[in-house]
Amino acid sequence: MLEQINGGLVVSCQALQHEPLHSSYIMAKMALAAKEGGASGIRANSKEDILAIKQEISLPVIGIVKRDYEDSEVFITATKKEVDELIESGCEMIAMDATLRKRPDDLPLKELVSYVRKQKPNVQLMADISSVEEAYQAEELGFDCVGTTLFGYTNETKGSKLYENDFAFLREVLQNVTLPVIAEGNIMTPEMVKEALDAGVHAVVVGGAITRPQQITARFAAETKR
Ligand SMILES: CC(=O)N[C@H](C=O)[C@@H](O)[C@H](O)[C@H](O)COP(=O)(O)O
Repeated sequence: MLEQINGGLVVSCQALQHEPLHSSYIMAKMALAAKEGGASGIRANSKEDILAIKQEISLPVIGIVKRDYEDSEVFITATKKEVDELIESGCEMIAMDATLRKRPDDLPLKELVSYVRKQKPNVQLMADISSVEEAYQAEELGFDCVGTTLFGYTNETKGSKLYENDFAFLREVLQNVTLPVIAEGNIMTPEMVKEALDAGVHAVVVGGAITRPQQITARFAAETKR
């Protein structure tokens, strides 16, 4: 998958249960629209959505399963259960929370990585990180790439946006790891995509700015007088 998305755009097609577009049918159509628009890959949540997307188009998919656990803040592909579902979905790459936070049942990240490698050696692995230290750890554990997905979404980074200070965090990650780096999170415009690619990332993932109409509408509505 990494080869197929090199230098390209991955469109994240996700709508959780509480969102207006929550539906595997709609996510498959979103993915088709993304393909027609020139996306090189898709990022999607849940086995059901990924299966629907795979029926609609043949682009490679980064799969995740978001699920909340009481004993942990980790919610992106947290345990072996989510990995099993993703393997069944046929996605080409599995992304998982690779922060230093405690996982459900204290499962070590290393164990989850070995589990994927054993079950499905040809599926690639993306580490969703929020700090440079986590990027190092991902490299050490043998991930295939790192994504900046969780920068701004942990207690330590809450409120930060990836594009701030001329993509300072992204540039720091790029300087410190040799793994391909994927820019993901709060990329709002085509200009930001170009800037991230010029900085040296392998690919860019854009979600809400393309596939969450409620977010897009809010940005326009914020400029009105009502
Ligand atoms: C933090 C978290 O849960 N991120 C999720 C990860 O898959 C998605 O909700 C995001 O839409 C995705 O990362 C793309 O980011 P943005 O939608 O900002 O372009």
